[in-house]
Amino acid sequence: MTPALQITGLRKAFGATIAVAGIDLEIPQGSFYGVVGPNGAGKTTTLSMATGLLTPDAGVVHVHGIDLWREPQRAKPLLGVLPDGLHTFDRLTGAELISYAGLLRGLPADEVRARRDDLLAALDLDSAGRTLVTDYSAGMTKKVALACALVHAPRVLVLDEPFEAVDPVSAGAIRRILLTFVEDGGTVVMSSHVMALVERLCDRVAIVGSGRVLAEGTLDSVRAGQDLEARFVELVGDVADQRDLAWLRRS
Ligand SMILES: Nc1ncnc2c1ncn2[C@@H]1O[C@H](COP(=O)(O)OP(=O)(O)OP(=O)(O)O)[C@@H](O)[C@H]1O
Repeated sequence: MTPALQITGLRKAFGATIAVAGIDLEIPQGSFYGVVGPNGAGKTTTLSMATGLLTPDAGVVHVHGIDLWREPQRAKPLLGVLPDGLHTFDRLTGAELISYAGLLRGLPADEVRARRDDLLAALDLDSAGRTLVTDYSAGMTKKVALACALVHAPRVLVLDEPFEAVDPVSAGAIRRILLTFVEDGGTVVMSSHVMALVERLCDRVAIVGSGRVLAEGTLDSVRAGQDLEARFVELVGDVADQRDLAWLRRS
């Protein structure tokens, strides 16, 4: 079966900083795929290039077999993207923002209205639907951005830290939405720093460090008999300088 997302030889440098040093990933259809790695490992840069948001220096990305950078108009409708560090149209209300995303994707207006109302209810944003996004909390902004990623019913969801700043009740709702999406044959790729969450949700995982894939495969093969956090630290290395902050102590 054609992979949902195939990333081959992706590279990106920002001046002298090599953010992504050659990443290959094959993400099967129907998988719930976790991308983990330390701060600055290159996760966001990789996901941005894999979704058409950032031009790679080198490499190829295929979405369901379609070359994303050669045929973006065919590939992008298959993607639902929750980018990191959202810059959104925050002078719209949540309801307007979801409608805008749906109309931009070419959905008919009545369908957009119905989906918008479903998404606001499913993500517990009903009462916030008429509030400007600029007045949202961080978690509410994350949820409305997720609604925008879902509104056109994509085949592949690429989510950069979708649970960051989200309360436990909303996190439960998002988990259910994503698990149902995968059960129905969709593919989720998400980055996260919460290893327990990745272990709970993902069937495959990649550990990325210094712009490279350090380990990749099924959750069990990557864990190699340990828990994911221990394996992560083993591969990535602990903080080198365990300096004692003696001045922080009161006694
Ligand atoms: N626009 C940019 N300009 C310059 N350097 C950048 C830019 N974006 C990312 N970098 C650098 O590229 C490297 C990878 O950053 P990236 O944001 O991809 O890491 P990450 O794994 O997503 O980190 P985090 O877990 O902290 O979100 C870092 O060294 C970062 O400083």
